[in-house]
Amino acid sequence: MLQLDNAEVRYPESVALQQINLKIEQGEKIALIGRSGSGKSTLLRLIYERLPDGTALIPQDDGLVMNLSVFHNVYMGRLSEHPAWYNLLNLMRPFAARVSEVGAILDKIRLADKCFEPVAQLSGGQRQRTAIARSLYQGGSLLLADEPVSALDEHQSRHILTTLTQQFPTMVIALHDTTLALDYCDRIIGLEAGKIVLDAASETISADELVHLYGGE
Ligand SMILES: Nc1ncnc2c1ncn2[C@@H]1O[C@H](COP(=O)(O)OP(=O)(O)OP(=O)(O)O)[C@@H](O)[C@H]1O
Repeated sequence: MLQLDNAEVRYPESVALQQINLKIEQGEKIALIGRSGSGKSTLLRLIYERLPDGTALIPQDDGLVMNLSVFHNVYMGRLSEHPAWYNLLNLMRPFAARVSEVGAILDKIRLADKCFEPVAQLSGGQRQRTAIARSLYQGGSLLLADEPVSALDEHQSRHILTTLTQQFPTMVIALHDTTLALDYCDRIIGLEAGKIVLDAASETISADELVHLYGGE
C-alpha cells in the first residue's frame, strides 16, 4: 500500500523525521507511539501525502469548521462526491436523505442529539467525536488518525476504537495510551526524536516494554 525508503522531513530549524523505512500493507492496523515531539504527526502527514486522494484523516486539531453544525461538518466527509450546486443547497437546507445518513453515523457514536448544533458550542470530546463521525461518513479502506480519542474517557475510547477498527480495514493511528494501542492495533511503531526505534507485532510486546518510549508522560 505504501513504502517509505530512508524518508526525511526537515523544517528550517530542525529535522523532524529521519531514516524512516516503513512498509504498510493492506489490512494492517498500526499504532504510532512516542513522546510529544517525537514525530508522530509529521509521519502521519508524510504518509497522507503519499496516499491517493480520498484517504480518511482525523487530524490532531480535528479540522472542523466551528460555525457550522455537526451535520455539515460530518457531511464534509463526502463533499467531493457531489457537485457544488448540490453542496450549496445542502448547506442552506439539508436534504432529508443526507440527514438520515449522517444521523445513522451520529447514532453509532452517541452524538445524534447534537446534529444541528454548531461545533463551536460542543465540548472537546463532542468535537472529537464529530471529526470521527466525518471519517466514518467518508468511509473508504484506510484511516489515518492523530490521537483521535485523546479527549474521551476510556469507555468511550474503546467504543470508538471498536467502531473505527470495524469500519476501516487498514489504519495508522497515533495513540498516547499504550494499552489501547496494544488492544486495537496489530503492529506498534515507536518513534523517538524523529526515528523509528521500534516496529513490532503487538502480540510480541507488553505494555511495560512500551513505558520507556513515554518516560512517564
Ligand atoms: N510546522 C513546524 N515547523 C517547525 N518545526 C515543526 C513543525 N511541526 C513540527 N515541528 C517539529 O517537528 C518535530 C516533530 O513534531 P510532531 O508534531 O510530528 O511530533 P508529535 O510526536 O506528533 O508530537 P505531539 O505528540 O506533541 O503531537 C518536533 O520537534 C516539532 O517541534
